Amino acid sequence: MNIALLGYGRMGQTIEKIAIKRGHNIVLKVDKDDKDYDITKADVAIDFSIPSVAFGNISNCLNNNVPVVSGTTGWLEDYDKALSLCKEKNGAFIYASNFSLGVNIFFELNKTLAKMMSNLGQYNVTMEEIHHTKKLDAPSGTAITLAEGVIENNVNYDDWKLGSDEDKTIPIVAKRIEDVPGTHTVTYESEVDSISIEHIAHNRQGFALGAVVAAEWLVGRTGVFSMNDVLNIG
Ligand SMILES: NC(=O)C1=CN([C@@H]2O[C@H](COP(=O)(O)OP(=O)(O)OC[C@H]3O[C@@H](n4cnc5c(N)ncnc54)[C@H](O)[C@@H]3O)[C@@H](O)[C@H]2O)C=CC1
Ligand SMILES: O=C(O)C1=N[C@H](C(=O)O)C[C@H](O)C1
Repeated sequence: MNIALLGYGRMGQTIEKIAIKRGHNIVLKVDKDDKDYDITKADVAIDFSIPSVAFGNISNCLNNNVPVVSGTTGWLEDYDKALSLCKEKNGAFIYASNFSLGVNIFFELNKTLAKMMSNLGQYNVTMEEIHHTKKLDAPSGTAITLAEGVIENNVNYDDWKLGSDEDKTIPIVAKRIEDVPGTHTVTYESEVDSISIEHIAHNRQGFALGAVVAAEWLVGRTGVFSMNDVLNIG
């Protein structure tokens, strides 16, 4: 497959290595100063850029009939517009806040635990995410997906907020510590005990492999998909 990388930072470079190992060609590497490029050279584009440009990158792919995988977080105010454009152009699009297999299993565990806790009002949920100091957005996209998983499955919550202590609102704490690839913890606390589930990424390999697998899966399909479709879980 001929792959375009939109964003050639930490993730773009990790994806490049894995894609080449899996027999793909990187035909385009686009970073912040690249303006006039021909996206149609690619069979599929993988966008790991920055929040302020992600929607523009995704639209450019969809407008040019190039399937697009996006892992960029922090741009979701435009997600519905991306869905509409994908439908209008009969294109192919996957966004995931986290492409790793481990986190996608963790998302399912989180939903199951949220359901079990729904009738147990004595437990309060909190979430913590820890990332490297270069991260631009907070809370992480993964923490937002985890919070949405609780809200969908637990009647005690209908919103999330950074650091909040409000009724029916999941408080999310975001910590920034040098070089941490990504740690997410969901904790239920009562007066008598605590239950936590946690995912710790040791490096970026899992995210990158998941994004390449998603790109391989997406080519030849049309529609808007999630990692549950790719991994056949959930
Ligand atoms: N969904 C997932 O599994 C994962 C998502 N991420 C997200 O992916 C994004 C990228 O993460 P990193 O690679 O660590 O960041 P990074 O900062 O290392 O790389 C982003 C790159 O995008 C470039 N860029 C700026 N403007 C651009 C433009 N107009 N077009 C293309 N590239 C442009 C920057 O110059 C930079 O090189 C972040 O939003 C992060 O939260 C990160 C890891 C996993
Ligand atoms: O910025 C990162 O590094 C990461 N971002 C994603 C997120 O916001 O959830 C995924 C992963 O945790 C790494």
